[in-house]
Amino acid sequence: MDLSRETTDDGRFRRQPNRFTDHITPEAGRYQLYASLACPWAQRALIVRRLLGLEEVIGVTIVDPIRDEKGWRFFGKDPVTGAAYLSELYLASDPSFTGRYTVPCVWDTKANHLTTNDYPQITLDFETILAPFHAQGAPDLYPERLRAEIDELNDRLFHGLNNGVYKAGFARSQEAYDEAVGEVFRTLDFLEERLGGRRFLFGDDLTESDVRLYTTLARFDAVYHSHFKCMVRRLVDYPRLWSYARDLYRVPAFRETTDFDHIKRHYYVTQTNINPTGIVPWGPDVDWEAPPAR
Ligand SMILES: N[C@@H](CCC(=O)N[C@@H](CS)C(=O)NCC(=O)O)C(=O)O
Repeated sequence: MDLSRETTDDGRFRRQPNRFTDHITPEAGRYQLYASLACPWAQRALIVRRLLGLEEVIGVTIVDPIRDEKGWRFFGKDPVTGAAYLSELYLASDPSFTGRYTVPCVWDTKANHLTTNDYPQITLDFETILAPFHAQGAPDLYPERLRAEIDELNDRLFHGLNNGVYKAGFARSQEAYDEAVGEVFRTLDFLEERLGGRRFLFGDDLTESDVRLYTTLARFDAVYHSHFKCMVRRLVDYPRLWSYARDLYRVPAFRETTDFDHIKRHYYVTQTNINPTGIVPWGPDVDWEAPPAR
């Protein structure tokens, strides 16, 4: 995995900008979401699609968790575009694109090009632009009265934790690693405190922030703890966060999009810059089915 263009001179990981940043339009059946079950950014979109009952509105293609030198590939051919690799969609949309071909991304089946790979915006668009198609009784994950606070918390989650684990794992200097890993555990400590006396990050109602936190927590002990060297504490060492993660795991939208086999094989086999042997470790032996503490 070549991250040289995303590594600063002092060894810090700086994520590439998103190439496609258009918004979807409120049309059922027009768009196809491309996602990996291994990827935390993509799982967010899968969770939100399912929570909002958008399965008939937005189609999904899941990629093979093992990427090769040509990037993400499909299981056989993508039924929507006939492509074998995700790169074909990127290059059809922008032949001069030279960055990493990333999931999640959304393909416009009418215009035959990628609309967006802007991962933080994809879920917000599902929540707002696709509101006319939400299932009856679907949660309001991005309520207007809380948007400023949700955005603020999401920013902290991103820098400290969601991307923080990547900054630790992809660091190429001790200093860059120290800075990132410190922030990861300060953020987890802050979240453990915040969950005192509340079920979700904003109280009784599930929001976009919970989706964003969950996908990092689900990967924490299996991957980030060892592979990304975030080993000061495990998720299971945080009583509230661990109970909260299991509480979310009981919801089908979360559980059915959480695939520990895809997660482990993707990170340990594909990221040979960190794990050159490609060996997938056993464990951890933790019980995600255990009832949450109440
Ligand atoms: N689009 C973002 C975030 C999404 C992202 O990093 N997705 C990863 C999987 S978790 C990916 O698709 N990586 C492809 C690659 O590195 O070639 C980015 O460009 O960094």
